[in-house]
Amino acid sequence: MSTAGAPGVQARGVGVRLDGREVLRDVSVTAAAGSWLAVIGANGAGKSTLLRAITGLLPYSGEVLLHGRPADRLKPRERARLVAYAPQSPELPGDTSVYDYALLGRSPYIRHFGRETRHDRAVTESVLERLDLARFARRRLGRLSGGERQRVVLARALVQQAPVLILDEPTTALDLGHQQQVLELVDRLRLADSLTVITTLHDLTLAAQYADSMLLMSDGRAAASGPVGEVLTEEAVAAHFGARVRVAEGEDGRPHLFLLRP
Ligand SMILES: Nc1ncnc2c1ncn2[C@@H]1O[C@H](COP(=O)(O)OP(=O)(O)OP(=O)(O)O)[C@@H](O)[C@H]1O
Repeated sequence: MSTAGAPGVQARGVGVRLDGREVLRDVSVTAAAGSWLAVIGANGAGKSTLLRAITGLLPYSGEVLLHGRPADRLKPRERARLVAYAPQSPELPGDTSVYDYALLGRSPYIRHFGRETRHDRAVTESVLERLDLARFARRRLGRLSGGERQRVVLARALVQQAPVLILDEPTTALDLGHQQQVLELVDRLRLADSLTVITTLHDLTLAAQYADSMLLMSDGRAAASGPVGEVLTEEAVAAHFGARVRVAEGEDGRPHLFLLRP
């Protein structure tokens, strides 16, 4: 699938109503193919809802294009080959093994009533290895810690090998080492395969370290979007998170946030 020059994901005027409530209003954003977009915002701002709309899991008004194709007109298999999504806290089948759950990511490539191929198994094993999960391969999901479960959800999404990768808070339950491991792996895959990555991350410094661009959501709307340094300002954090911070440039040239006690 050629991605050169094309936007990976485009949302234009996206709106979502849930239970009669307007949860998203007129949100427009573009993530260039091969780039990393961080969606940030306070609790309840609409980040997860936007991710679910982009993934095609929610009915929306407006337009979402995945590699130029309208997301709501894709057949499920087509969509699954184009976009992989790791939700924030999915319901997991407790009796399924780590390996079998991760292998589900290969479903869009396995023919109906067909079996997985050697390649499907090799991809699955490689992802489990890289996420430090190989030793848990036979363990049931119900017998994992929170952070291990979170890595398994990410594994399933990576096993899907879709060019658009959407991750809702992929690091919340992870210790520092695993946070770094997961984000570095995602970044390596992004660079190697030109993946378009969209994440929500509450740790704004972490988000700033990895993202090329940011979308700041507030009350269901896009409050700001653009290069990380332009969106992540002390004023914006005060206005939209109610937090006092100092934003300083780190050694990597990216903004680092320090919480200031009132
Ligand atoms: N089914 C629903 N019906 C009505 N309102 C909903 C429904 N699901 C979510 N909402 C509301 O939509 C708003 C946006 O929710 P969303 O989960 O997208 O926020 P978020 O920015 O991801 O928040 P968080 O940082 O807490 O995960 C919230 O106010 C939430 O209460």
